[in-house]
Amino acid sequence: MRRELEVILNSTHDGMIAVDKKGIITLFNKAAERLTGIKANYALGKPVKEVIINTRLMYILETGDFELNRQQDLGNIKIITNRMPVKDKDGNIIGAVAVFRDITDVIELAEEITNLKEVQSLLEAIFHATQDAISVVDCKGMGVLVNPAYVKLTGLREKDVIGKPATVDIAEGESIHMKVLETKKPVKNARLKVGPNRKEVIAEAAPIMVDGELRGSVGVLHDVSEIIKLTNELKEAKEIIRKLEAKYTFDDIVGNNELIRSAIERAKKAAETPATVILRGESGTGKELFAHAIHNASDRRFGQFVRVNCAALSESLLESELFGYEEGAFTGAKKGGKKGYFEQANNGTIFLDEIGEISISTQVKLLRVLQEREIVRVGGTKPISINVRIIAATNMDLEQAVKEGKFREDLYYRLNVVPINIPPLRKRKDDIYYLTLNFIKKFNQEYGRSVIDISDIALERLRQHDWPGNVRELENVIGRSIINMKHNENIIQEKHLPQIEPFTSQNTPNNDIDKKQVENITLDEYISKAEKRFIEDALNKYGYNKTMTAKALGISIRSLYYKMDKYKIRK
Ligand SMILES: Nc1ncnc2c1ncn2[C@@H]1O[C@H](COP(=O)(O)OP(=O)(O)OP(=O)(O)O)[C@@H](O)[C@H]1O
Repeated sequence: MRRELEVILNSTHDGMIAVDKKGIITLFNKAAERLTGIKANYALGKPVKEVIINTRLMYILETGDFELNRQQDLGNIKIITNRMPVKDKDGNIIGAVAVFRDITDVIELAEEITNLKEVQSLLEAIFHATQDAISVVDCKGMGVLVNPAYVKLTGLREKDVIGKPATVDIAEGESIHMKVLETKKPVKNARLKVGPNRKEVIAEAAPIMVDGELRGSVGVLHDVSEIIKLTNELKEAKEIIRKLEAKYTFDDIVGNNELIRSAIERAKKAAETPATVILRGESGTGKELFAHAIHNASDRRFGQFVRVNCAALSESLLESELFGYEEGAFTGAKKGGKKGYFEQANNGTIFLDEIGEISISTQVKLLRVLQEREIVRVGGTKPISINVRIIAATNMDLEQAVKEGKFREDLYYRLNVVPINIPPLRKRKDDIYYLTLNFIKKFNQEYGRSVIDISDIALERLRQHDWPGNVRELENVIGRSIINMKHNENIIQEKHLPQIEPFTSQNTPNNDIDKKQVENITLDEYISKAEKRFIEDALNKYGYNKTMTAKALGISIRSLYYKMDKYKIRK
């Protein structure tokens, strides 16, 4: 039996040391040797306090107390020890025993678990607090986890997604989780619409790899609907500001072609004088840009720049807007009267766009301003002196209009002091590349893109086009091309260009008006819808050249402006 006990004592992992009542070591098993680094041969028969420093067995012998689960360091390891007295049948202490075990691994494990728990809580906090919507799917593409931001953004609840295929949240576009699972590669900047509210998002996803094995995919959705809304609002605000101030200078006029360079030189010279300038050129050639630049280079640059589109206002409205009116001048006139554009532009510049469109009666009044440098408000008699530089612009053949008696000859000569001809784009196709680069830069800023160039083939396509809408049309084409590009593409290719061919019978406006809607709208609404579409298509066809569009539609340019305003068609 003693032999068996010895085997047990030496095969256990627990270290065991026993002493007699004098503290002499009587048992020192193999595990005790291993844990303390002391040989049993050395220890046995010696007083325990000589063999092991700080032993508490002597204390146990003295007090007869038990000490259970005491943790302590033993060299580099951590042990847990139970110590107890050995008593004879009468209760006398005849020795003491210490049983101890190495718990270093257990403690390290416990620490690791604590650390892991901390990391997990940290990750959970981030997962719950982040504004970005996160969703996780397993390797089969089944939803396993979504955060509150995801629920808020998509309008889907956890139960709509967890355990369901990754495609369940997609309203428009492809599931990027599935793409990640197929390719094991991250996907970035995918534009999608998600959830029942079809929220516009930019999505990215990455594979979850554990030890080289695909375990699933984690996706993040960024809500861009707000950004899109704000961008549109910003665009509108910019448009309003553009109307209120002259923001362009000569540095903004792009062009190396001889014709445009000579126009710029002429305009620069004119800017130094107070002379009336008339800008002649087709729609979209940059007349307004020139008007701004002249104002900004003149000594009136700190005065107001007021732009008036003479074709966009009816005859009576144009007069009261230009010259202002006195109280009671007409029904609906404001109390106290109102200052007109000429008065607002005092000491600054007035830009009279589409001057060829004004009526003979307004021409007479304008002539008076040019001759006398004074205006009389509508309904008033008192002349008011004004100091305004006039820049006029037209697309019309004014000489012909004079011949036909539609434009007063004396006014023509008054306006035609410094005529500046701005060439159409088709006569300066060598500028297309520079203008394209300029618009790429502009749209990169507006859309947050990083497009760098246009391919030779695409540029050639642009060179072949006739550009009825001139630079404005080119600007639109570049803007639409960039919208057609994926986020990882940075060169405009032929495939990105929108349709710029002349119209064909296949895309004749109107034949694709949604028939389904007929049931839900009135005849008036249907006609308005059709009219809007028809005008938009014609404007597109002529690159937003209003004169050509109005002619093609068989309406006056004023009527075109009126309808564009009515249907909120961009100018
Ligand atoms: N040379 C140029 N360099 C850079 N941008 C230009 C140039 N010419 C025109 N643009 C741009 O083209 C667009 C149309 O120009 P603008 O409004 O000045 O033309 P416009 O001749 O006044 O047209 P409309 O007669 O239809 O009013 C603007 O966005 C303008 O910034």
